[in-house]
Amino acid sequence: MAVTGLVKSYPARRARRGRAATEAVRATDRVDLSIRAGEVFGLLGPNGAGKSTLVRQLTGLLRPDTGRIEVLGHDLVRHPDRASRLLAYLGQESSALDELTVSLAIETTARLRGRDAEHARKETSAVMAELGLGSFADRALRRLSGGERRLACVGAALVGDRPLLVLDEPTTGMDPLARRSVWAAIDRRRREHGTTVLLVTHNVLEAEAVLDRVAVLDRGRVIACDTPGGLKAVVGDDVRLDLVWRSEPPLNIPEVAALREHAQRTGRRWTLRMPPEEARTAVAAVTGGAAFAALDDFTLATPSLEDVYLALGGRGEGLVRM
Ligand SMILES: Nc1ncnc2c1ncn2[C@@H]1O[C@H](COP(=O)(O)OP(=O)(O)OP(=O)(O)O)[C@@H](O)[C@H]1O
Repeated sequence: MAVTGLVKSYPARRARRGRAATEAVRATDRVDLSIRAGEVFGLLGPNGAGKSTLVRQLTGLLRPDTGRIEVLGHDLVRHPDRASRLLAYLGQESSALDELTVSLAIETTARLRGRDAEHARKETSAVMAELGLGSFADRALRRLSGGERRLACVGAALVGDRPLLVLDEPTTGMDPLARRSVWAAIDRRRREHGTTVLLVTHNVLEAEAVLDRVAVLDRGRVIACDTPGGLKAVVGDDVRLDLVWRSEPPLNIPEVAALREHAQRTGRRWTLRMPPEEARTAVAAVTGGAAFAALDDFTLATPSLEDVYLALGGRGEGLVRM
């Protein structure tokens, strides 16, 4: 899949009937992306960066001002109607199938994607088992909790064997168990079916395990694009040390007082970023002596995609490596 020079602007609006005026925004600003077949590709970026606007153009739901979108040899700007045959899209909004039961919603989706009745039924029960949806099978989507409904919508996105899955925040509102089943299902589609997946997510830490490459979007522009490993090189070798104190940190201990200077403090938690050698000394200091009694928990971690994401903070020019 290739995107070239994609631009989409939302026009300015004058204030009207209690609605505030909005300025014109260039939500996608000359975006170029090339996603390989069979790749799980992540789109990261802060709120309002343009991620949803970008994927809605890729799915034929929103017409770009200019630019090209090519999916499996099809020009989706010229033929947006072809998108529904090539890809399954899970948007942020709730589904149009809200009145149906979970099993009927998934089965209907499979039928709409061309499965015969028997195949659709089989595929529905397989996906429901895979995602742990069995106990909700006969409940209407609109009577489920937010996380449960989201999981059912993921189920619907997975049937019909579309070669491209476009998933916008698939795990929103889900508990850890449900999230895990979604990541596993995505990984399985890639491994067993060679499915290409475009994933928008804020759940950077969890998604990292399934992502082959990542683009970071900021104010409509791609400011970085690389493998998770390549992006992590941006933050260097620094490791992250998290210290959680039971109550007040023992500042009378000189080593603790020294760490306080560099710590980012959130409630009882101190977060420090430092070279591995310094981190080892710091861990020895807080776990060896009197400080240990005051410590509730600690973790030492190598850089994650989340660290990259935070470190980029809009200063990522020149990091794009396709
Ligand atoms: N229908 C619309 N009309 C006008 N402006 C819009 C519209 N939809 C989005 N925008 C603006 O376009 C920009 C990009 O929005 P978009 O929803 O694509 O961001 P996002 O990266 O998906 O954010 P989030 O992480 O919060 O979902 C934002 O500045 C947003 O305010």
